[in-house]
Amino acid sequence: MYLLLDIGNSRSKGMLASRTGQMTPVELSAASFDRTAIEAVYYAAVAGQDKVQALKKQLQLHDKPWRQIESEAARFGVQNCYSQPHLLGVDRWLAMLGSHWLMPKQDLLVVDAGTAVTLDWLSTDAVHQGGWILPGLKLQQQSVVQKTAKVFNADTHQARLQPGGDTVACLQNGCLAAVVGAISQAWQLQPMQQVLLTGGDARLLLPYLKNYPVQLEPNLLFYGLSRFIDS
Ligand SMILES: Nc1ncnc2c1ncn2[C@@H]1O[C@H](COP(=O)(O)OP(=O)(O)O)[C@@H](O)[C@H]1O
Ligand SMILES: CC(C)(COP(=O)(O)O)[C@@H](O)C(=O)NCCC(=O)O
Ligand SMILES: [K+]
Repeated sequence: MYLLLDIGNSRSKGMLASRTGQMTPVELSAASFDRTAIEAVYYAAVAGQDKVQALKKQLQLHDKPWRQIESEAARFGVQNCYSQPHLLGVDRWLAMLGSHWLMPKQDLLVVDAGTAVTLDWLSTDAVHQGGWILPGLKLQQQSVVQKTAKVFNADTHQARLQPGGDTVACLQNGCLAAVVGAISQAWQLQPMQQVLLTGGDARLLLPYLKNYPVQLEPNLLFYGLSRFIDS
């Protein structure tokens, strides 16, 4: 059994993966799984090393091999278009490696709606065509609230793609429109056969993307990460 870790800017997620490729989500605490069954930990971190160290301590897996996955120029037939490949966020890289594993013969628009929203175009021959980074839904709302005197938000999310009638609705609807609008703009610029949607806000965005061939893939990053097991 292997432990896969996605250490993001908002939260860390864990998955247990068997040699046969079976995956089970796991809570990240030392008590939530059988530590003796873990052969190795494969992890990807866009967050700082402090978060990685804290997690290492928390999981009490010091005696196991920890393998950090980083962005590369090419891997498993997928090509990174950055001139400095290691600077591409490893979550974006893994989402592309996962997408390519899932749909190897299609061109894809990979959308990761996390703390930041990222969009990446991947051609049929698995060449990264570049992408976009924009603030995620929560981050957009927080930055408006923080940098203005009179805009406030509510704890509940009721965003809709329509004009708002009060401050909270204007803020939430506006930020939803910005993210949905970016995906729509990406599609207009370069349509692809499939849009693969992942990240913490993926489910929330899905109803607004009915005009596109969208597939929700919450585990895209883990599909990418699991390709490294024993490789
Ligand atoms: N339990 C949660 N904790 C934090 N963010 C959440 C949670 N559930 C949904 N979200 C949403 O998910 C987004 C973060 O997505 P996620 O993929 O977890 O980010 P990251 O990979 O950057 O850590 C936030 O914008 C937030 O709106
Ligand atoms: C853009 C990101 C912050 C997204 O991370 P996330 O919101 O999923 O935590 C991350 O992919 C990152 O730190 N990228 C490095 C810069 C780049 O991709 O060019
Ligand atoms: K993201």
